[in-house]
Order: sequence, then C-alpha cells, then structure tokens
Amino acid sequence: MSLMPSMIDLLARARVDLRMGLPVVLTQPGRAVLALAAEQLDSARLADLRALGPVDLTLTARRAETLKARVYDGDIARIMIPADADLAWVQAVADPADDLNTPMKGPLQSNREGDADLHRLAISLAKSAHLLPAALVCPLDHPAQFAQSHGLTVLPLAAVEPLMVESSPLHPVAAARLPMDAAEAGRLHIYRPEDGGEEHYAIEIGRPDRNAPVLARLHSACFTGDVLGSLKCDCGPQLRGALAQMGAEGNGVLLYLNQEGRGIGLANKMRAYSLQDQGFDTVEANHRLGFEDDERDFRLGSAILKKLGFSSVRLLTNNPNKIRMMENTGIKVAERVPLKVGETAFNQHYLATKAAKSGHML
Ligand SMILES: Nc1nc2c(ncn2[C@@H]2O[C@H](COP(=O)(O)OP(=O)(O)OP(=O)(O)O)[C@@H](O)[C@H]2O)c(=O)[nH]1
Ligand SMILES: [Zn+2]
Repeated sequence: MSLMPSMIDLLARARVDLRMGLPVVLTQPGRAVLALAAEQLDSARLADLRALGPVDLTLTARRAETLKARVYDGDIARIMIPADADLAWVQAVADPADDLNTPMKGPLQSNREGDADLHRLAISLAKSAHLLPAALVCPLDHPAQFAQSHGLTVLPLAAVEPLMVESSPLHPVAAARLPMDAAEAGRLHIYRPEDGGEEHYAIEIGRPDRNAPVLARLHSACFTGDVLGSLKCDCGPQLRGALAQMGAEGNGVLLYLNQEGRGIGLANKMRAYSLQDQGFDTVEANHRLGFEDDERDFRLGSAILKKLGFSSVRLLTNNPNKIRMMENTGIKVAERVPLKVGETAFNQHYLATKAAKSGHML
C-alpha cells in the first residue's frame, strides 16, 4: 500500500522519535528491545523503562575506554545500570562534560550475555540523529503488541541495516543563478536525500567543461567558521579562498555538505569545544564523546558531482581521506590543489593535530 510508510520513512521517523525522547522498538528474529537516547531521557521514562526489565546503557567503545569500562562487543559496550542509579548517573556516564570534575562514575559493570546487534543499531541511530552516542536499551517481550499499544516506531534490524550502511540517494530539488562576491556567474543547486536527512548544496561557478577535470572543493559545514568567523579553525578562510580561486579561474564547483562538526552535528561539536576548553585536542574530544575522529560520509560528494555530470576533479584539499574516497567512488582526482589559508594563533594547535593524527598534508 503506497500510503504506508516505507522502511526509509520509518528510519527517518525513528531518528525524530529519538530526538524527541521517545523510545523506538528494534527487532530481529526471536528478539526485540526498546531503545531511547540517553541525552533525551527524563526521570519518568527511566522509571517506566526499568519497570519493563533490566536496562543497559549502551555506549561506544570510545566512550567506554574513557570510563575504563570493559568492552565485550567490539565497537560498543553495554553498561548495566545499577539499581540505585538515577537520571543524573545516566547523564554523567553518557556525557563527558563533567568527567574532569567527577572522574569516578564506577565501578561500571559491562554486560557480556547475549547478542549486541540491536544495541549497535541503537547507537547508529543516535549518531545519525546527531545525539550523543549513548542509548538506553531494555529487552521487550511482545514487541508488536507493545509498539501498537504505545504508538511506537518499529525497526526490524535486517531491513534497516542495509539502509544505514548505504548512502541515501540524492535528488536535485531546485537551482538558480546566484551572483556572488567571488564570481558573478554563480549557480546554487540543492540536493535532497531520500532518507529525510540534511540537504546538501553545490555552488557551480561559470559553466565548467564536463569532459575535463573541474576545480572542485568538498566543504563540510562549519557554522562557527563559515558564518561567525571563528578563529578556532580554518573553515571560513578555506570556504572563501576556494570560491575566490574558482572565481579567478572562471570555473569550479564547491560542494557545501551539511556535515557540521565532521558529521557529529553542531550541538556535539560545541560539546567537543567545551572539552577542548578543558585541554583535550580536537581528536581526543571526539573520542571522549564517543565518536570517531571523523564521522563524515564523503560518498555524498561523488554522488553530487556525478549528478552534475563530472567524472574528474582538481581537488582543493589537504585531506588525503577525501582524495581516497573520491577515487574509491568513481571520481578521478587528476590533481590535488593545496588550500592553505586562515592560520591563526588560535587554530595552530588544531591544524597541527589534524596533521599529526588525521594525516592532513601540511
Ligand atoms: N568535531 C569537530 N569538528 C570540527 C572541529 N573544528 C572544525 N570542525 C569541523 O570540521 C569540518 C572541516 O571540514 P573541511 O573544511 O572539509 O576540512 P578537512 O577535513 O580539514 O579537509 P580540507 O580542508 O579539505 O583539507 C567541518 O565540518 C567543521 O565543522 C572540532 O574541533 N571538532
Ligand atoms: Zn570550522
């Protein structure tokens, strides 16, 4: 029935549910759990969840390592919530904001019984909803009945897993002429993913030849740098520098990918900045929050370039991962064009960390 939600629709709905603090039901043959985002929990929901059975606080292995909790499930850990733990305990374990003030949260006991696949799905959902990667998970006996009587979204693991791994197809929505400081001959194209996620943009300058390598930049959104002129990173000057170079050459394409904070979202990036204020570097801060250094999906860039008719680029970047990803997804990188602008007294350490830990070319 075409008026019923598809699996992609349910996935988008589940992300919103988690952001609203609602539980979602995750199922696999013979097993089901109820999952809630730790960050959106309140005391009433914690009590109701505990009435259903034992609750685990699922974290990434990154976060568990910081907390010195045992990791039995590879990339995630299932921390048992003690009987006397309250909402503040859950939040303190999930969120590193107060780690330095209250380093002792434990002893933390990790669950090693049974399968962790549904817990892993809960973490992926929280990440893709740009929430802290921490989820409360408890087993559920009659999932279909429970979901129906509580009006909850149900996601079967087998159906949803391939959708989470694949990059969602993007479709052009609208395009119009946009004269800019850097180039009067500008055109802004909007692309919308099928999965209800962020839209991404392509700024085409001039009318680049589709049969030759185009001067291209994959720029990830940085509200603080691009809009506010933050001195903590080099994003603003890189954005304007790339557009200026394309304007000067008369041709180019800048992809503005809405993957704020290397894919963790602006709220989490500000959590990371707060940890940086406590002395951690950009990579350590991501890890303490439970994220990888870089959670972006650069396949988006190739998908948009292909939609625009390009197959080869002169890529403005210092990031070898972007080059690798372009090549692996069918866009030839004919040349790497370095983009070194915007070094300040405030971002020297940030740029040095990217070079030392993330392989950026100096
Ligand atoms: N998590 C996190 N993200 C940051 C931080 N500083 C900047 N960012 C984000 O990092 C991304 C920078 O993206 P890009 O300009 O594409 O940079 P890049 O990966 O360094 O690669 P090139 O600039 O191409 O060399 C943006 O999404 C910023 O929001 C930080 O300290 N923590
Ligand atoms: Zn930035």
